[in-house]
Amino acid sequence: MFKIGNFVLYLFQKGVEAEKRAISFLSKLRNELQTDKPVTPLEDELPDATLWNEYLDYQRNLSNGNGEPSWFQSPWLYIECYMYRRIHAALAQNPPIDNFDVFKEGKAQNFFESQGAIIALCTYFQELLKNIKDLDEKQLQEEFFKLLQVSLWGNKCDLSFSAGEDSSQKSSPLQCLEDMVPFILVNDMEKLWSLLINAKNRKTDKCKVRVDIILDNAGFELVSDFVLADFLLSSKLADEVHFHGKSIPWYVSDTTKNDFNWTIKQLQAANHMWMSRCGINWEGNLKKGVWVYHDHMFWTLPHDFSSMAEVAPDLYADLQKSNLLLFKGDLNYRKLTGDRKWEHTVPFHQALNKFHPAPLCSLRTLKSDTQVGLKPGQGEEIQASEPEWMISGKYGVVQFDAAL
Ligand SMILES: O=P(O)(O)OC[C@H]1O[C@](O)(CO)[C@@H](O)[C@@H]1O
Ligand SMILES: [Mn+2]
Repeated sequence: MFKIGNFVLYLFQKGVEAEKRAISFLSKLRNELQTDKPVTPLEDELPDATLWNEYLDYQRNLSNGNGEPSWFQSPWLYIECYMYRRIHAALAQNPPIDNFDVFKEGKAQNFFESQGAIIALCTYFQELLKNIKDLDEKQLQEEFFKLLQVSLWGNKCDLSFSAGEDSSQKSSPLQCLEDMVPFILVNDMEKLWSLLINAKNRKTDKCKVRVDIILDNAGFELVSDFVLADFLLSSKLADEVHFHGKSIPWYVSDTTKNDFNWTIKQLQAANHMWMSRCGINWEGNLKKGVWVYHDHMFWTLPHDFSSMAEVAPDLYADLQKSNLLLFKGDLNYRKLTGDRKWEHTVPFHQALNKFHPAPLCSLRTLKSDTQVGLKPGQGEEIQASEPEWMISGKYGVVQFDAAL
């Protein structure tokens, strides 16, 4: 008994020491950020450190003698990613808190506060499953559009955008879909439908239809992605869904493997029949191998996706096996388009800058100032009445690129 007590005390002290080290690392980081210090190379030995340091060299070369890359001067996308990577380093090198996710609590809270919306969505979906086999093509298409829009607007619920404040889904996610259609600035849902229905109708036993979802936020958005993924399988529009999450805590609310599994477990254990049914089915999908979870360090590097083929050829080759890639969220859109200040009318295909592993679609609410593929005058017209249109999260896109 005495020995166990000593051991617990020892662990407690180790924990306190590790916390102190992490806090001092984070204070140093805050000071560097607030005083616009030069970006420093990573000093940890995590597997991606070399790639980050090479990227810093690349930024140094870009600045072409005009001073060192620094917190206020360097591209926003790079610096924001770098900040999350430094936060990770504060914990990751610090056992016993090396696996601690500083954003876990916020993500769990978002999930619990969205409970009403999750119940509404799971209930709707389980009712739909009861007669999905009897739906004709037109009806299936309608349901697909609905669930796609729920997943699109689910992207409003992220925590980096709301600076960690409450951003849960409060209202029923299915109710006001029609009213929100005018806020979808690029609406390629029909193109997605054609791709999926053609693939289904052409399908042979040998060739499976695979859809990949490059996930964004945990909480309500993740549940909306699960429902969409389940619909794709249950309607036989797809045979396999592959999910891509983040391998380290990222942009506050992004989904890690822990969040992915935690969410399914929470649903299963919920005191609500349809929520729990969803959780049970989804764990079954993972066990059967018709749902597959992946993570890859590339998703948490600062590079935009046009460098994927060179920096992460294995990931690029894997994505090439897909029939359709669904990229969720704002950060993925910034990385798809290189986060450049494109003219709004530049075609999406051009902004992708040769990133075309497979047909792809972005489901994104606008939270940052990059938007391509609009009609002439469309952006200017909204700008005139709503100067915040690109950062308010009120507008969205379902933007498709057919690849090659
Ligand atoms: O979760 P999402 O949709 O990728 O949004 C994250 C966005 O929020 C911010 O972190 C802050 O606005 C952006 O940098 C980022 O693009
Ligand atoms: Mn996010």
